[in-house]
Amino acid sequence: MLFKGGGLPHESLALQEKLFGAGPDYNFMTRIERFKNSLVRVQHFIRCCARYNLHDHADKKWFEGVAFPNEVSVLGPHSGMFIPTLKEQGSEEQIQKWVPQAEKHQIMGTYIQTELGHGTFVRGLETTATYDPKTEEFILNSPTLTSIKWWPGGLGRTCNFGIVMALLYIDGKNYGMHPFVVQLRSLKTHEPLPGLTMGDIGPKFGFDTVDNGYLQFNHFGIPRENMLMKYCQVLKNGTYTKQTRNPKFSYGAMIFVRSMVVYEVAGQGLAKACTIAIRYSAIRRQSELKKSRPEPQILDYQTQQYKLFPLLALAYAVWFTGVRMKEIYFMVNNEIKQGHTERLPELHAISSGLKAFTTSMASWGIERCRLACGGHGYSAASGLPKIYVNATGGCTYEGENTVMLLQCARFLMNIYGGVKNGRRPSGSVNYLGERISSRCTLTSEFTLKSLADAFKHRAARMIKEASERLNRLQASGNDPEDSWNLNSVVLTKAAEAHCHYYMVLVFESVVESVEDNCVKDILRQLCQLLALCGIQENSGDFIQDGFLNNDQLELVKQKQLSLLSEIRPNAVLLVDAFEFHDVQLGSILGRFDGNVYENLFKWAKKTPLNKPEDLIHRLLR
Ligand SMILES: CCCCCCCCCCCCC/C=C/C(=O)SCCNC(=O)CCNC(=O)[C@H](O)C(C)(C)COP(=O)(O)OP(=O)(O)OC[C@H]1O[C@@H](n2cnc3c(N)ncnc32)[C@H](O)[C@@H]1OP(=O)(O)O
Ligand SMILES: Cc1cc2nc3c(=O)[nH]c(=O)nc-3n(C[C@H](O)[C@H](O)[C@H](O)COP(=O)(O)OP(=O)(O)OC[C@H]3O[C@@H](n4cnc5c(N)ncnc54)[C@H](O)[C@@H]3O)c2cc1C
Repeated sequence: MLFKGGGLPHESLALQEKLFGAGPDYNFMTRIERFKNSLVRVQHFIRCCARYNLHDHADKKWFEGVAFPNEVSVLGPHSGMFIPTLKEQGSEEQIQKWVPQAEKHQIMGTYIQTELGHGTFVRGLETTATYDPKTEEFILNSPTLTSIKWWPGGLGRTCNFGIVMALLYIDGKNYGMHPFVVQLRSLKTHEPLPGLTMGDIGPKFGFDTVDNGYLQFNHFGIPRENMLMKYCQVLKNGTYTKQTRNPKFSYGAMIFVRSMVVYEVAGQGLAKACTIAIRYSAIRRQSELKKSRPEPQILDYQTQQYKLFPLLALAYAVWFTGVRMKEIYFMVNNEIKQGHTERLPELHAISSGLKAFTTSMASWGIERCRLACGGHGYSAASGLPKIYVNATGGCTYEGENTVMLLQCARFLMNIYGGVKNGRRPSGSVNYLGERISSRCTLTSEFTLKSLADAFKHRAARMIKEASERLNRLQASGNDPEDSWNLNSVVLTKAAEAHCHYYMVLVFESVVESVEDNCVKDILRQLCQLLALCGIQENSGDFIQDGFLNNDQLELVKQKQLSLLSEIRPNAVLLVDAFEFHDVQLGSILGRFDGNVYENLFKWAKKTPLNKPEDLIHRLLR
């Protein structure tokens, strides 16, 4: 119950739906079958929402976790981007017009921003929306090959609406990127409307159940009322007005999804992979530890614990950080709604940084879980390949991770520059205003405070050095842009150090808040392990300025190893505590009942290659 709280009733309801738990095995389907099967589940999900009166977004999420295990459905872009953008960027009238239809799934939408030629560089997008005061329409056009919209989820076959990001032109003047609500397909025939060329972009690394698509506009007219007008308006006569608000408000949908991805994608993905690998390691027996004794569970090998327990600690850390990220998003977004925009830059920085840091760590961790399962980990029956290909997409979508770290670094450089000029930082960066201690106080007790302080020191030092290096590059004659580029590796590392510190701090605060002493002790061990592994893996960062000495590093190593043995008796319980149902794991290796071998054998017998098939038979005869 540490994790799920009030969500369980909805999850149990979803588990009662036969269509979700049973049905054909995903691994034996072709891409088209996977897509069709997902659509069937989407329709059933929509019926369930009506039947069980599921309106609240969080309630639906619990349901979705069972209906679409380890995959994104076309509902992802619809409920994660289309509806939030309508709500955040639409005027009251526009919200009244479209949101109820979208929430009842009478229209299905997606978020259409990326183009063939540009994804990262939003200011480089080329699709135009030219206002014609005579017809009171915006004419959408794709002027070049590279301006064809490319990637939006659900665009290929499913969605009949989309929010298109396009450059607004009035009277020959470019007003920059704006969001437009565009009907794409007939509500009767589902055919693309005239003036639109669209389809699916083809098979991908993962995301098989989503029809990521392309869209080319050929002078396609939409009513003036379809520009989302909360922050900017175009009047009938073509007059452009805007509130004196931050132009980056039109990037709001991206901040929202980045904030959610930390928990929904990185936290969940890694926790599932750890559940599979640790449960399996308790079932699998191999080799000899002692002569003439039964083969041990592979989880008893110290090297196996060394592979998996730091990932377990990381899974807990990312999970808690994801929950905190969501809370911060909703808090700051409320402030923004009330006109207080002061914390928007920090929200942008921390959501960009954590999205990048946690999805990269989770992808790496899921792959290590697979390796830790040996041969059976390589089989699709482990469930790990599906978890990996979907989670690793999070390193790219919603802002490629390096680019996101650089956005975070940009904020850190601004703040550090301000501190040098006497400003006091606050929130997640308040430590940049503190004096950095030059020696580490770490002792063999390894209190969580002393560990967090070590990460604070590392982040503060790396940010300071990145800033000083940037200044030196400029002072030696490089222009600001070249200096930035020549310093960008250092900048990304500083941003990672900041995010790492943030994650350790969140974990520490969760441990401190737990009242049950037994749970607290176990979580403390995990938090210590997370921090100690972070120190060891990045030891250069901690010894470079003499902060940590060799004796302390030796203590770190010793404590890390002793924690492995301390965590071992609770390891399976710690993954059970995530409370993933077998349906959500989709893994034979990670089954709750541990009945791995019998089910692997049954599963292999069902594989389509074992069915009589004429051509294969003739070729082999
Ligand atoms: C419902 C639950 C949700 C479920 C979640 C689960 C997810 C599962 C579903 C997943 C489905 C996948 C869906 C995927 C969708 C997509 O991928 S949509 C497309 C996303 N595209 C991107 O993310 C593009 C990335 N690029 C950018 O964001 C920007 O172009 C950029 C890199 C940030 C640069 O922008 P630019 O305008 O050039 O800015 P700069 O010149 O660099 O900076 C200017 C200042 O603006 C500040 N800033 C930038 N962005 C923001 C922002 N979003 N908000 C606030 N402020 C911002 C920046 O910090 C600069 O500030 P100063 O330093 O003060 O000048
Ligand atoms: C599964 C999936 C789903 C998606 N869904 C949607 C969707 O629903 N709607 C939508 O509009 N888009 C969607 N996208 C597109 C996605 O948002 C973009 O692919 C993403 O933002 C990355 O942009 P890019 O492809 O232009 O990468 P690129 O920018 O071309 O990245 C390539 C390399 O260039 C580097 N690079 C680029 N710019 C810089 C820089 N300034 N500094 C340093 N390095 C740089 C990157 O770090 C990277 O290593 C989706 C993508 C995927 C994979």
